[in-house]
Amino acid sequence: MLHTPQSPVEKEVTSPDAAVLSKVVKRYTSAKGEEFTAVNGLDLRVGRGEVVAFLGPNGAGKTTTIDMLLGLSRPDSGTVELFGLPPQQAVRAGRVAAVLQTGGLLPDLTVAATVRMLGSLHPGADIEQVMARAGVTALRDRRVAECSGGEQQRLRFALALLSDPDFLVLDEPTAGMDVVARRNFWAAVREDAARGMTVMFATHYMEEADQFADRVVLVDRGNVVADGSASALRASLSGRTVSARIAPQEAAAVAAHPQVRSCVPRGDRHYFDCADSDALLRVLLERTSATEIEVAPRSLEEAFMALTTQEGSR
Ligand SMILES: Nc1ncnc2c1ncn2[C@@H]1O[C@H](COP(=O)(O)OP(=O)(O)OP(=O)(O)O)[C@@H](O)[C@H]1O
Repeated sequence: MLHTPQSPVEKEVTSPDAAVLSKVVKRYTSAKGEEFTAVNGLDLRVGRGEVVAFLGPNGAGKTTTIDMLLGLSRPDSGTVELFGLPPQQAVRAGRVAAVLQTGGLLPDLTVAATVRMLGSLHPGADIEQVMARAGVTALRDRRVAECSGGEQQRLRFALALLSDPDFLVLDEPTAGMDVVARRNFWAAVREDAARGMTVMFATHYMEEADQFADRVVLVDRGNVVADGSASALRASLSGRTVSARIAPQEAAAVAAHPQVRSCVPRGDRHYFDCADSDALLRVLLERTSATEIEVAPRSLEEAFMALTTQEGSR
């Protein structure tokens, strides 16, 4: 048999990356026949062993990208590779597993029975070890229907570990969990990441990205708008937020000032993101009737808001 240099096995061995997405485009057609571009030429490389947060507002294209990464849908153009293989092949080989937002659990089974049942599809899987890694051992005799949302997500995490994957993809795994459940969930994931597993998770929460990821990839309108460590991202977006109680017409005039990068109304205040807070303070004091003015270092949340603030609707 001819041995071609581009055979999948050889590529897999030499590929240094867990995932490579190149110029990926995905369009949807609405019921009215209108085309909408959900992912718009996205380029992304995820190295082995990285823990990457895929962060973006609603509708940014996170789930669409993850579906393509898992081989659940195909890009209209561009390419997706996992360990140098087409996604479906990598998934079939058990290299990749996912924790998705919903589905996949039978309410009347116990936690242990669920893991055993799906474990039977993975010869050699260590059921007890998988339950311990996902932190569900204490829940073993509880029916799925009686588990909280956070406990069900940990069970999904256990199921994802059955194939002993090299790459774990999580789509908003902690949506709806309280702070404690979220912390416990991430402690379990981080333990696996420490063993060298590559992890990519989609989230809306900047704080979650900051705490649990080595790298934050910020997406908006189907494209990457920032990429780096949370601290590098914060530094590159350094600046201050000036907030005040101010009339909307005056806020709009201030927002047009060249120093202002964005202006977001929240509650009864307007938040101006700016490079030079002193200049902005002068404008507010001298040219408006703003009151209760505050200056604060910009949080990551605000950096995120500033980068993804939608200018006009799509
Ligand atoms: N099957 C579909 N048909 C038409 N449009 C779709 C379809 N799936 C997603 N979209 C649209 O594509 C865009 C991207 O959706 P996607 O679910 O990937 O975003 P997301 O970043 O995961 O958002 P969220 O954080 O709300 O889950 C959205 O505007 C969405 O309405």
